[in-house]
Amino acid sequence: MSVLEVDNLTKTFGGLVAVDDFSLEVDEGEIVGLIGPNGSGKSTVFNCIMGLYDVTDGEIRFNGVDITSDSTHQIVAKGLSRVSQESNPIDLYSVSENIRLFTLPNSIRSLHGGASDEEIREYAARIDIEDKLHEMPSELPHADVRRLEIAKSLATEPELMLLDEPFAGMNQAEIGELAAQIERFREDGMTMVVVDHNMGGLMELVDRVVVLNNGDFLAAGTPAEIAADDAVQEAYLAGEGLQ
Ligand SMILES: Nc1ncnc2c1ncn2[C@@H]1O[C@H](COP(=O)(O)OP(=O)(O)OP(=O)(O)O)[C@@H](O)[C@H]1O
Repeated sequence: MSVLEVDNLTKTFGGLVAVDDFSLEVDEGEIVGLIGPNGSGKSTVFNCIMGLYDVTDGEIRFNGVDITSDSTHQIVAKGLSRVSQESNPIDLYSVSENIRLFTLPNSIRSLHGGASDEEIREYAARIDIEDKLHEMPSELPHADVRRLEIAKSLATEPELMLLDEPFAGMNQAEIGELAAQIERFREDGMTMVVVDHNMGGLMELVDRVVVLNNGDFLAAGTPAEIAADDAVQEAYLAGEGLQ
């Protein structure tokens, strides 16, 4: 069954059509890659799904329920979460406190000041930063700051996670580690959509790839099919190239 259905999504900014009649279905337990040259509309699709942008046209359903007009808070409460391409930890708070903040929207927990220390440790352990809980974000190397962003997202207990450029700025070893951690989330029952420009890391990880170009659906297939697709190669050659 489809966990996420994006039907004929259109998003305009004034005269600019950022996403043009785009559809996407994601099945339970899948890891889908959403790729496309710079400015093709990938982050806009994520922002529409998360209720951060008003949708111009189309419908978005999560587990069969229309969430198109829901607020971000309602969408997160239903089990969707996004790891943004920018890291924005609160520098005055420790890693642990940053994660705890994301457990607060849950009304039962908020009465008790968020998740317990043990629960925070478990979220951090899922992304291997449990030994960094007492550090400040500014003391962390880049890869751990990105892992903290993922831990914050895990703390909302998502069923479906949207990851926007998780591999950006990471070296090959860090990309391999993160891909293995993301694979573990799937084993724990999570469904994911991943946007990234690092084709090596992404193509190894995903089951299926959907390609956007100028806000339009261009192609879909297995990583091998997409790597060999002439239209995809052409779209990328106009930009940064498909590596
Ligand atoms: N808030 C906004 N206001 C106006 N235009 C926007 C806004 N957000 C995105 N756009 C425009 O929509 C188009 C798609 O942008 P988007 O960021 O979704 O692309 P992307 O595929 O995620 O790009 P990248 O890979 O560079 O992150 C671009 O032309 C961008 O300038």
